[in-house]
Amino acid sequence: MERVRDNDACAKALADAVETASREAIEKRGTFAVALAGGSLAKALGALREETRRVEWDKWRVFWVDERCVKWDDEESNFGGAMRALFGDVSVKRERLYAVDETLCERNEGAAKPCAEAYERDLRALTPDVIELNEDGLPVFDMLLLGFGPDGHICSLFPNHALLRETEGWILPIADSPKPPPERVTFSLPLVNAARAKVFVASGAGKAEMTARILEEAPQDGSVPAALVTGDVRWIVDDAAASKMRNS
Ligand SMILES: O=C(O)[C@H](O)[C@@H](O)[C@H](O)[C@H](O)COP(=O)(O)O
Repeated sequence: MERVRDNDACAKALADAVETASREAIEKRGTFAVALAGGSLAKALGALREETRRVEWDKWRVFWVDERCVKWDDEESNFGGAMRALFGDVSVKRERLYAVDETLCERNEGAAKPCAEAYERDLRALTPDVIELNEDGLPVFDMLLLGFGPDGHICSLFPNHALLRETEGWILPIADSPKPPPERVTFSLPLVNAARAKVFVASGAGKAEMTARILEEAPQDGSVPAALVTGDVRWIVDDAAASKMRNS
């Protein structure tokens, strides 16, 4: 766990971690395949502007670990948030930013299923040439940048939800998200865990209780989806978010 002072320092540490991972992935495989959460994580991405000259943006492929089924210019769009925070101003080719198909999202109701199918098709088209498959046949992203909710959800995988047990699809529709809007698409838990590295950012007092629960108790019963992430999992935690940990 990397402990930093505050939200700005979290964003800086995130930018450093992403720049390093991007350089290494491009050296080894010629591409950096990254997938992003929404919410506060998207805002922290803005710090990557400082790295602009060092990053080979044209080698990036960007997906979203979850997306709300809304138009891109909607306040709720995770793609829109990341465009405003970063991608509107750096030179990733637009066709390499894999937003959900907004034409399927004129209305939120009924959009999740066709959106998830189309988004999974986009991802399948890149495998295995651009994004490798692991021995279980799952795409291996170089890095996922994850947030988590105060309830412990990651992506749009919510506590005790049946989707947590889904082992077939890569991109799953959810029509009953407890956090609005109800219809969204999300990476499955196996797809999350297949990624080479996962970075969690925990910033602010609102995340303190859940940060301690995930890192110190790590319940495996599905009540805290963030505790089910395995493999190379890195944490960037600021003082406020660490304040309820026993050893903080
Ligand atoms: O669409 C979403 O709801 C987000 O993508 C979600 O996965 C986010 O990462 C968490 O909800 C945490 O959000 P905050 O950091 O804003 O609390």
